[in-house]
Amino acid sequence: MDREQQILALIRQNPFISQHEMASIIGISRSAVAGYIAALTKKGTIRGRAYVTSDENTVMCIGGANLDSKATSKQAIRLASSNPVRVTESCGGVARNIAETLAGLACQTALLTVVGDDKAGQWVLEETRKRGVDVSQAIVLQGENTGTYTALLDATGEMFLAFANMDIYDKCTPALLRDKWPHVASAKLVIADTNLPAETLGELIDRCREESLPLFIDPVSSEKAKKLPQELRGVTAIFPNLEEACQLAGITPGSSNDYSMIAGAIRERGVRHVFITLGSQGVMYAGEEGERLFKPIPTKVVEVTGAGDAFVAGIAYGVMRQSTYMDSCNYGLAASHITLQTDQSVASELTEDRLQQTLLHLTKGDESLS
Ligand SMILES: Nc1ncnc2c1ncn2[C@@H]1O[C@H](COP(=O)(O)OP(=O)(O)OP(=O)(O)O)[C@@H](O)[C@H]1O
Ligand SMILES: O=c1[nH]cc([C@@H]2O[C@H](CO)[C@@H](O)[C@H]2O)c(=O)[nH]1
Repeated sequence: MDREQQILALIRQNPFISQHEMASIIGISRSAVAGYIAALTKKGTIRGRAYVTSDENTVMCIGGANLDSKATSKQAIRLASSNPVRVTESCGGVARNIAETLAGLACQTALLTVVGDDKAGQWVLEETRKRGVDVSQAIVLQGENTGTYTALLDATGEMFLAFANMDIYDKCTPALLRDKWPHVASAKLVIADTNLPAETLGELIDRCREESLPLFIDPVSSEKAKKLPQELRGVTAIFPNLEEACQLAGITPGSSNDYSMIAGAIRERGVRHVFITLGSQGVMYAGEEGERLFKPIPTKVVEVTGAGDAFVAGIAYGVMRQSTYMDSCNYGLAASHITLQTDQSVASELTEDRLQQTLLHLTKGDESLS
């Protein structure tokens, strides 16, 4: 059998097979496989990317799905003391929050994550499914505990301290990613968080680059952002806050407010679009479409948790609707604005209608948004 025949046989056997997998089975480079596929496509033997299935409008979110527990202090927090609080439990996890927000915005969304075989895991998956996310690829791991995030918020809704108990994500290995790759590769956009182990993030970035799959990364925290490889070619967009951005740029957090320089250093690692979220200062965009500081929408903040996740979902919503990255920024700002006005990490009010209405007010210059 010649090479073209070998490739056709592999595609017939597994219509989901990636170029990467074909390359390792046949023992040639991925780019050589791409060359044969291009030739077969030119001849009409392969009709476009006919081996991509009907998932092709899906956003695949990969990473954390946690049980969040948030305690909001009723008065100024006193250390080494018993503080009166109001406690709420909800579904969390950066990748899961983004997936749920996108489903609420009528985007076809799937979640690849791991949970434990405990009540929390069962509840988180069931709730996420009820809110419209395809969780059929999520894995329940026997004997493991579902990830938990426990936050103490001050009386103004700002985070004071949080605990992340997420050892389970060490089980999101490169082997698991390979196993699930057909489902990932058939998505239109992949969004990953850095709850994933370093090796899995590295492999995901390489594969997305090789297969020209758009990939967004949410760094989660400056500590977890350290897991990203130096080489970030293959990352389409990244969404650090200022502390995470400094970490990614290789400078000491707090040592500079030159957002353009910081974003430039991140871009040099190979990222095409950088969004530095700046809390009440808005967002800095720097990327292939230029540079711009976006002012935030004036907001009466109830609680900050999830504002960054909503921003990423807003950008994904815009990009899935073919907007430019700069134009999508307004969707991100509006999604954060709506989320910040609720005590929920994923605002149930964040529907497509509400997002569009908020933007309409914004473009009319209406400052009295609610
Ligand atoms: N006080 C505020 N007023 C108006 N907009 C805000 C405020 N705080 C946050 N935002 C909006 O939300 C976006 C994301 O918030 P932030 O920069 O706090 O992200 P983050 O630190 O990644 O959030 P998290 O990790 O808590 O989800 C900001 O870019 C901004 O548009
Ligand atoms: O290390 C982590 N900390 C916090 C989160 C999640 O962030 C969300 C808020 O942005 C919250 O839901 C929490 O579970 C995570 O996934 N990993």
